[in-house]
Amino acid sequence: MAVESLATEMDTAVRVVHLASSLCVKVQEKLRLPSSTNGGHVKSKDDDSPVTVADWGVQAIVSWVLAEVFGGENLSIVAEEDTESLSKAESLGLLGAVSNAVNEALSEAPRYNLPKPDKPLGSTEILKAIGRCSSVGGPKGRHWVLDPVDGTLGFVRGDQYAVALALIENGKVLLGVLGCPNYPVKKECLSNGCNQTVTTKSAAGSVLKGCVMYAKRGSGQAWMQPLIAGGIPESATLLKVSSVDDPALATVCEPVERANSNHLFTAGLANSMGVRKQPMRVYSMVKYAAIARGDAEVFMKFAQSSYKEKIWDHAAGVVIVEEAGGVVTDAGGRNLDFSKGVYLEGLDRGIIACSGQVLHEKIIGAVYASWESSSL
Ligand SMILES: Nc1ncnc2c1ncn2[C@@H]1O[C@H](COP(=O)(O)OS(=O)(=O)O)[C@@H](OP(=O)(O)O)[C@H]1O
Ligand SMILES: [Mg+2]
Ligand SMILES: [Mg+2]
Ligand SMILES: [Mg+2]
Repeated sequence: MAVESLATEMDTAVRVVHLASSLCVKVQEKLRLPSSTNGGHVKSKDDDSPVTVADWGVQAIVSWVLAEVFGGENLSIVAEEDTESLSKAESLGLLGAVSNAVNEALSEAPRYNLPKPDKPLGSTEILKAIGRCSSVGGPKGRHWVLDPVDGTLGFVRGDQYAVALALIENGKVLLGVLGCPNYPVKKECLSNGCNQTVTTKSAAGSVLKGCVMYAKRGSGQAWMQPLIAGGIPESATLLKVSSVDDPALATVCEPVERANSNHLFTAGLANSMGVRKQPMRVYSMVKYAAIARGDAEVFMKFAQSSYKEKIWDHAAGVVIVEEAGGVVTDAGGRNLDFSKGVYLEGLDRGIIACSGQVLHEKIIGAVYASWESSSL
């Protein structure tokens, strides 16, 4: 597949992630209201992880827009959410809140140069759009891969999260787009909890945070646009990974939750290779964004061995980091395999994203040296 022929795909993906990010910003603002007035925007899934109006709302608008632009018939979308709990009789209020958020966002679609429905979408159409994303991917053909809200825990806590959309063809990630609505201008504000106090203002008075990053496989370029209210900015800046290759100067980022990555093991690894700084703990694929933008040099995630990583948690971030000049592999040094369906099958222990080869080789070496003595 020639990269040049992806112009419509890339353009549509970037535009819809801008639109989806604007939906998220509005829902996250509502979540900060007292619980009696937020309309029950947060639910628990069977595994106790949260899901919100924004997760379903983003999945609905991305699915609806992709079907409008590329036709619904042969469209394959692999995405995180389903309609099971949203379709239950007791979820009418929740479905209404999703419907309001979706229709409010889609009414703005022309400002993003995207199609808009003739009339507001009804509940059935919204459930259909969400439900259409039940593809399981695989080694052949084209599959869009969507994490409507990655880092939902960060999202409900008023912190970092990302909207992640990628396109896979024959098992290879062709393009990736990451919407990071709370990504601060200053990297110091990325760490857990700091975001809520980001008050840096531009001369015009808007808060200096929020961006959309994107990259096409093989282009050797990754781009960043600021998130602006009600549309798409005209400019984009090139992203470049950090040139730091001395572990003593490197910043390592990792998931906030211990349940999602073994903090003790990664601390041991970092220590053994001479990292001095405290780890930067950040929710969501914003960790990939931080590597691509040069705000951190290493991202490591070592989940429990019983956990299988999903493709939507990594596809967009991997291509953006690689095109910005970085390296992403599993802990055995192999590329992540997006060809096996919903899961990153065959993943060797953990994920390691680095700004460059030098740090990457040191970490892989440290994993080999310390794995036997770890309890993973
Ligand atoms: N047990 C376990 N181990 C590892 N990973 C898990 C686990 N459970 C869930 N997930 C997936 O992790 C996604 C969030 O990853 P983060 O890096 O953002 O983690 S953290 O919230 O900062 O701790 C999260 O993505 P979202 O559900 O989109 O938020 C999950 O897909
Ligand atoms: Mg996720
Ligand atoms: Mg998610
Ligand atoms: Mg989730």
